[in-house]
Amino acid sequence: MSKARAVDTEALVTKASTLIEALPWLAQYAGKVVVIKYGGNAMINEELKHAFAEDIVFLRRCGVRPVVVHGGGPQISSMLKRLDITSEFRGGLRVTTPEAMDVVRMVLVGQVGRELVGLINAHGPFAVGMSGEDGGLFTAKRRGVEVDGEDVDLGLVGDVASVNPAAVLDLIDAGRIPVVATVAPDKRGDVHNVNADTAAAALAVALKAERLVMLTDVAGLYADWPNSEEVVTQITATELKELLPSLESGMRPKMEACLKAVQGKVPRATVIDGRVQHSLLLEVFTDDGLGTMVIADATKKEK
Ligand SMILES: Nc1ncnc2c1ncn2[C@@H]1O[C@H](COP(=O)(O)OP(=O)(O)O)[C@@H](O)[C@H]1O
Ligand SMILES: CC(=O)N[C@@H](CCC(=O)OP(=O)(O)O)C(=O)O
Repeated sequence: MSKARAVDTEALVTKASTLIEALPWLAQYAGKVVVIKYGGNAMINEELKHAFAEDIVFLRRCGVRPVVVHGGGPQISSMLKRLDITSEFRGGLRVTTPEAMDVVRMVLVGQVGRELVGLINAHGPFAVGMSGEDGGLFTAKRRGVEVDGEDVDLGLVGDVASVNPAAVLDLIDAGRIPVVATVAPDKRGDVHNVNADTAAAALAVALKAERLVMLTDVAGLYADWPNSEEVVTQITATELKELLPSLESGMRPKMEACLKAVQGKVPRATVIDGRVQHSLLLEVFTDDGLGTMVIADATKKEK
């Protein structure tokens, strides 16, 4: 025999109101492509990685079409160290020798991508891993970077020259969740290391995504980094363009990518704190805006 427990009506109503808060967002995002960039720095522990996989599957179950683009910078660095290969960052990008490139490809495609696919597929046969090499997804174009007014050569580092989203669209149409590693061949077939933020933005534009959400290890763009943790909550494309040259380390390619996404007609590009469990769900399905949102000029958003 089952007996009724004392009912905490207030707690139940709070639970229900959280679900109801999602209603307009569900209507807005159902059927839409949302590109989620999962930074290597946000893959801090098993609990967070499991929560991320749950969020992705939750989005999919709600009718959203999530596409995951993952990084793996710290994971690459630790493998390079184990193999005694030196590497340095310039302007937020890794100087990549041919020897380092083999490691970048091995870690992103064979390690980080595999793990995320496994975590998502614990919930059902959704995720399919791929890289910029698969189905001609990305073509890379070698790029350097300007540091203190000087052009710096980065070796086998690429920008995205072109995107062919057909393979990703095929997967989405079949109800799958593409999990993309960002190595890509140039025109000659030489594989390049593409920063994951840069690739995520290019893919979001090509897929005409409704949102680009980037999970990282800070609460957003700090207005006065590293002196204060005050987060810029909203910034327009023009404001960001002015700010970009002053940004440092990993935040520079990240905000550059957000700008490119918004200039490419993605309505919102947001950087959120991947260290907070379920921050992705909170960002998409609740009224509380998290992190930093980049918007086109003259479009003030509620969230
Ligand atoms: N203005 C800023 N606001 C926040 N973080 C910044 C800023 N400038 C530089 N950073 C650095 O950028 C890092 C995030 O970029 P990155 O390490 O590439 O992360 P991810 O692996 O998520 O792509 C932060 O951990 C911080 O150290
Ligand atoms: C050119 C370049 O810097 N490529 C990055 C690719 C991985 C990446 O972007 O990872 P996160 O998103 O975790 O930083 C790298 O080698 O670290």
